Amino acid sequence: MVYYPVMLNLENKNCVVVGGGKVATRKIASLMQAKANITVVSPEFTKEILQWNEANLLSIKKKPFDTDDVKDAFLVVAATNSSQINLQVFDALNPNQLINIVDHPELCNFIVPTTIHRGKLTIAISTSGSSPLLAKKIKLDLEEILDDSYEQYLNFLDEARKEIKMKIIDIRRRRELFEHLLDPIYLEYIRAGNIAKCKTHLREVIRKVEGRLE
Ligand SMILES: C[C@@]1(CC(=O)O)c2cc3[nH]c(cc4nc(cc5[nH]c(cc(n2)[C@H]1CCC(=O)O)[C@@](C)(CC(=O)O)[C@@H]5CCC(=O)O)C(CC(=O)O)=C4CCC(=O)O)c(CCC(=O)O)c3CC(=O)O
Ligand SMILES: NC(=O)C1=CN([C@@H]2O[C@H](COP(=O)(O)OP(=O)(O)OC[C@H]3O[C@@H](n4cnc5c(N)ncnc54)[C@H](O)[C@@H]3O)[C@@H](O)[C@H]2O)C=CC1
Repeated sequence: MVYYPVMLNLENKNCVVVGGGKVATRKIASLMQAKANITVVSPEFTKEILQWNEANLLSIKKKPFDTDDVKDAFLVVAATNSSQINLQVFDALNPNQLINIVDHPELCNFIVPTTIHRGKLTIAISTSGSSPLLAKKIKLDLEEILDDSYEQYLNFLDEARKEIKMKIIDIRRRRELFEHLLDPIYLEYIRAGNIAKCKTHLREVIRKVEGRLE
């Protein structure tokens, strides 16, 4: 299977998770991070799901699955421990709905990668279903390299890029500055807790590039 990776915007989109066990809880946690509008359908729930419900972070329907539960869903995860119920969920959907069935990768039109989040930086790792544990191991290895300073680094790059787009019209000079932003000096300043130095250094470089005659 060859997959096409995308970054979905699920904010306020109706997402239904069928099943309320361990695997459902993990899939829900990532849907919550994406600010989806989540409904969980299951006769039983883990204590995390019940707590999230109490905190109004999702809604629950305490009952076995039936076809109507997924009628208006943009995205559906079938995560019960019954293969037969998971297949019933699949049968209830139309081909334009996004579906992940946790025990039938071949029927899914999307699978879930493991992810690293560092503020605006997202890294998704998939083995196309061959070894979810290898995906998890690679994630743990990469997390060591991509320390927490990347969150601030990405915020700086985001602002810096906007500033350059505003100040520099010439497309070649812009490109030159975008490339300059990858100079490791910025990450070093951030790691040293000196974000102010990043800003002054960038301003100096922008001034030089702006003032240059060509
Ligand atoms: C195809 C896919 C569909 C999907 O679920 O989207 C799928 C399918 C299956 N997983 C199974 C088992 C396990 N899955 C995990 C863990 C994760 N599984 C995840 C994703 C995916 N799993 C998709 C492909 C991912 C890829 O492309 O690599 C992660 C990355 C993301 C997430 O779940 O949020 C998350 C790691 C998150 C993290 O912690 O970083 C563990 C380990 C653990 O639980 O710690 C085990 C036990 C060890 C083992 O079996 O290998 C089984 C057999 C079930 C059985 O035996 O009955 C199937 C079904 C099958 O293979 O047929
Ligand atoms: N894709 C993945 O990442 C993984 C998938 N799996 C698969 O996921 C399945 C579920 O695993 P767990 O969450 O550990 O099981 P679990 O036993 O913790 O949870 C099962 C849940 O399904 C609910 N359920 C049962 N019948 C239902 C119905 N008719 N309607 C709605 N909900 C119903 C139960 O109330 C329970 O909340 C396993 O059978 C396994 O094949 C397991 C590990 C990882």
